[in-house]
Amino acid sequence: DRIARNGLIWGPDHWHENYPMAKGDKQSPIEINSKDVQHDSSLGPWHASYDPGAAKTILNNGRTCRVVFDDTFDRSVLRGGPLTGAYRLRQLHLHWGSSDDHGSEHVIDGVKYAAELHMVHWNPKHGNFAGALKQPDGVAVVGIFLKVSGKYSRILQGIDNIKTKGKEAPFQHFDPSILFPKSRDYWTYHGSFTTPPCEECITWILLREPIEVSPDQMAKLRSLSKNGENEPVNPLVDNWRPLQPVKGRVVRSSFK
Ligand SMILES: C[C@H](CNC(=O)c1ccc(S(N)(=O)=O)cc1)Cn1ccc2ccccc21
Ligand SMILES: [Zn+2]
Repeated sequence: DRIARNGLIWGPDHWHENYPMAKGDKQSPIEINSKDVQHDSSLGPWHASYDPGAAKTILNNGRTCRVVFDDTFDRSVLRGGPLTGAYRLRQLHLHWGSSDDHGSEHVIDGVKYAAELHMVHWNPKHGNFAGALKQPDGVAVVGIFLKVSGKYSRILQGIDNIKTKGKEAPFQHFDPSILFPKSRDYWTYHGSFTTPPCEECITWILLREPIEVSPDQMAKLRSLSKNGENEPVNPLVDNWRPLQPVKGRVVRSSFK
């Protein structure tokens, strides 16, 4: 029944049996081929104004490492770019591989990054997150690619005390905008959650410039476990969804 219950036990090819959206026409992630990208000069810059006090906890839910924010009012918001109105930051999480040569969900001109960080925001005009995920303009996710180099980033610092599934720890006074790369250049397209229920409610904003993390930060990420504390060790790696069909969608860029 575990297998039947949440579909996540089985691989992504079975998700559609419980979540029909998984076979939709606007699924994520996709490969971005620069030759097919259309520059759209009407795409302005995006702006994030985040309150460090909105950060609450960091947790391991057995499928990713997630930082949760207070989204009960317009405290940490994203606006501009392809978006209309202010979207509230709800959580951020990551997808990564078992080695540095893969791990990202989106692929850029054949390049897979070691990891991909997602900052998930929702449109308060839809009342709450549950309502927003039923709308095509309900959710906006900023995707940031991670490549391994000598640098260090704080996000992964809190990882030490959430090793196993279900572990949660305070993660406060954290401004996620420190994670943004220098350049604001982005690609944008309409897609879906990359995990069940795979709702097609996401305006994706993928930053062109990757950020750098150190090898030991990646090792820390890969030291997380899918299992609970007293269960057999099952490393939490390769939590990325395979590429989905583009189905005629056009990816636009804010840059030439
Ligand atoms: C979808 C929700 C759980 N999933 C997500 O929030 C989510 C967010 C971002 C991504 S990604 N990797 O595309 O950035 C994937 C999944 C569960 N859920 C379902 C109904 C619902 C109602 C209220 C609250 C949570 C609810
Ligand atoms: Zn994600």
